[in-house]
Amino acid sequence: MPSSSKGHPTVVVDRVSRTFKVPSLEKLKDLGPVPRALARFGWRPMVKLEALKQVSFTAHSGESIGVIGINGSGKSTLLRLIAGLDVPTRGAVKATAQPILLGVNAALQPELSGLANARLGLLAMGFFREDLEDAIDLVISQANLGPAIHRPMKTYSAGMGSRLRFAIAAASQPEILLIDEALATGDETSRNRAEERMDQIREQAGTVFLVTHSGQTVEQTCTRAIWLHHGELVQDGPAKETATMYRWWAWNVANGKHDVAEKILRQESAKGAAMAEALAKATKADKAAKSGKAGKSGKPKKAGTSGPSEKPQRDASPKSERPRQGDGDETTP
Ligand SMILES: Nc1ncnc2c1ncn2[C@@H]1O[C@H](COP(=O)(O)OP(=O)(O)OP(=O)(O)O)[C@@H](O)[C@H]1O
Repeated sequence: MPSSSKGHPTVVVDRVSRTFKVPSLEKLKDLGPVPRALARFGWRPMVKLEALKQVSFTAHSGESIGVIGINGSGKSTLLRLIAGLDVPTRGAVKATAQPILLGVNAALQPELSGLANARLGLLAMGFFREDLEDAIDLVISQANLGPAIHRPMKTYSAGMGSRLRFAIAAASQPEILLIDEALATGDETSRNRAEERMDQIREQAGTVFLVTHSGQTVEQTCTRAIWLHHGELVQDGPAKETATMYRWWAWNVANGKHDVAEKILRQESAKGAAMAEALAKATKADKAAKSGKAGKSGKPKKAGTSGPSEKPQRDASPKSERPRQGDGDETTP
């Protein structure tokens, strides 16, 4: 596991909630005869789905943060909010630089060669033409696709495609790199190369977020981990402890020990809630201190982003506290 050397705050997620309205028949039986009749003709009532509920944390330079949790727990939603591709329903996301989101579905052109896609991808990320050739050399060596770099991307395997996407995103030397499952499809050698590159970015005082289902990947490649469950932050702590607890919880679920799993979840959620409360207090105190200063100069500062109509703000001045780790009992792996 890489060692943690925390620097300045780079991303602040402040009491962020994201609610979607989705068509569903789940509550149809509670509705009257008219909606039930309409449903027979294809109409669907809308229900609220809370993808993220009051999630708060602060990321720092030099950290690689694994975001873990079961399917539908809110991991990708969180990354999209940090990238600025979506806005929170409530709360604020702030970042000191534009995060680069790397997803396995990143839009590249299947008809074009890997090399042409690398060129397009780099230009799309804002590279100037004079820097392009050096960056392309970096992509070629990072992707390590050999002659396949000249073949159309539609002929690539999933792992080859993800190697190229990772190489393109990593070439931009981003201050904040967001990776959504990109390492999952790569083979052992490409995973090692990707992990090396992530370490380099982190060491150059960047922040890396890695969404994955694999607790083991988090232990091996991250300094810190955030565990989401049904949109709630269950735990935020050192990668090894958090990922071990997640794996222990998952093992209990898989082996039908639901009472132990439930106890682990409650125990870890309580720690997560205490941490969120501490962060909220610190943020409030920070805002109060700032507005006090602004008041003296007669220019009050606007508070963080809230509501769906506003864009996430891209500045940060956070504080955070960490929870204690648990004592050993049956909820300890
Ligand atoms: N655009 C959307 N519209 C409606 N619901 C959405 C949308 N995006 C996400 N959701 C819902 O939000 C919840 C969280 O989804 P998200 O993709 O963030 O989960 P995840 O943890 O990344 O899942 P996975 O591990 O399966 O990729 C899910 O219930 C999903 O159905």
